[in-house]
Amino acid sequence: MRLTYAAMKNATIGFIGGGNMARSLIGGLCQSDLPPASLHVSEPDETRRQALQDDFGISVHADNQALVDACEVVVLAVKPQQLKAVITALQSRADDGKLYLTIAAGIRTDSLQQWLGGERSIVRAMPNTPALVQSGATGLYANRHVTETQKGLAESILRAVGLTVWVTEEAQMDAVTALSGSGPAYFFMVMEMMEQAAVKLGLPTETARLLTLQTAFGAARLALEIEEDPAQLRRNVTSPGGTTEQAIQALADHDIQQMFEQALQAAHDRARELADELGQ
Ligand SMILES: NC(=O)C1=CN([C@@H]2O[C@H](COP(=O)(O)OP(=O)(O)OC[C@H]3O[C@@H](n4cnc5c(N)ncnc54)[C@H](O)[C@@H]3O)[C@@H](O)[C@H]2O)C=CC1
Ligand SMILES: O=C(O)[C@@H]1CCC=N1
Repeated sequence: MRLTYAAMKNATIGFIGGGNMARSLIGGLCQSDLPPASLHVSEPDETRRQALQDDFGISVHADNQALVDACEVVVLAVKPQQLKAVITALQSRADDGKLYLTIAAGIRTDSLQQWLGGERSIVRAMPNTPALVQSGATGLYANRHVTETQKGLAESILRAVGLTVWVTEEAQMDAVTALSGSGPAYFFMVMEMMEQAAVKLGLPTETARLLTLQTAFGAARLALEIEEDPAQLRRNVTSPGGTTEQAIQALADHDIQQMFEQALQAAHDRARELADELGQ
């Protein structure tokens, strides 16, 4: 299914919306050697538009239609609340062969198809912000009009900024959103809390931050590279009668498992709500 890198290099890829997520993806694509000339962005905020041009040397547009006319792949990177107005203002023929790649949380492919009019090739992607450092994790879903070649192209774009995983049912994208789309925020929050707790224990802030970040990085790398699962890796740290055991017990006393279940459920439900509210 995967296209060669050369095929991606030949495609013109345009982002509608040049905010945080688009910047992450554009940054990753530029680092992966994609020629800046093949990348476009349309962004109404002049300062942001200029910064994208200065930082990456890509083509910038104030007008979404100019971008759509210029690109084979149109990445929809505006807020979910803005998507309907943006799409319904576009003029594009149903047989133009373009691939629409949406990263908007919660908006379903059938809503997009209705707004675009006619049968369209739509891939729904849920990336995350570590894409900026090419360590993203993206869930992908393709509607039935997407060809194998287009699937390969969408996957190649997102793979330039990290790992990609396809799901076969669109409903699973809400779980992907709750897990890896929003997930970096959960880990950052844990980092903030660990740093603050260590400062209370007497460490200088800089020392606490450095040790926190390297510990998070090391734990993730160990879990990715070693065959043992995270539960076993946790047990490996936890000496009987030692320090970790006390910390783990304190977390369990506050039912941290249930807290995470509730957190992911809330994010999942919000993705569904967004689809119902905004998909009309
Ligand atoms: N931030 C995140 O971690 C993730 C965000 N997403 C999705 O990515 C999308 C973008 O999110 P962010 O980058 O965080 O938002 P953002 O607010 O940083 O970026 C949105 C950009 O769209 C621009 N914009 C507004 N109206 C426009 C229009 N009519 N035409 C063209 N551009 C317009 C805004 O000026 C802004 O620069 C959202 O749909 C969100 O659900 C997906 C995965 C992760
Ligand atoms: O919070 C949000 O709605 C977006 C989607 C996943 C991450 N950020």
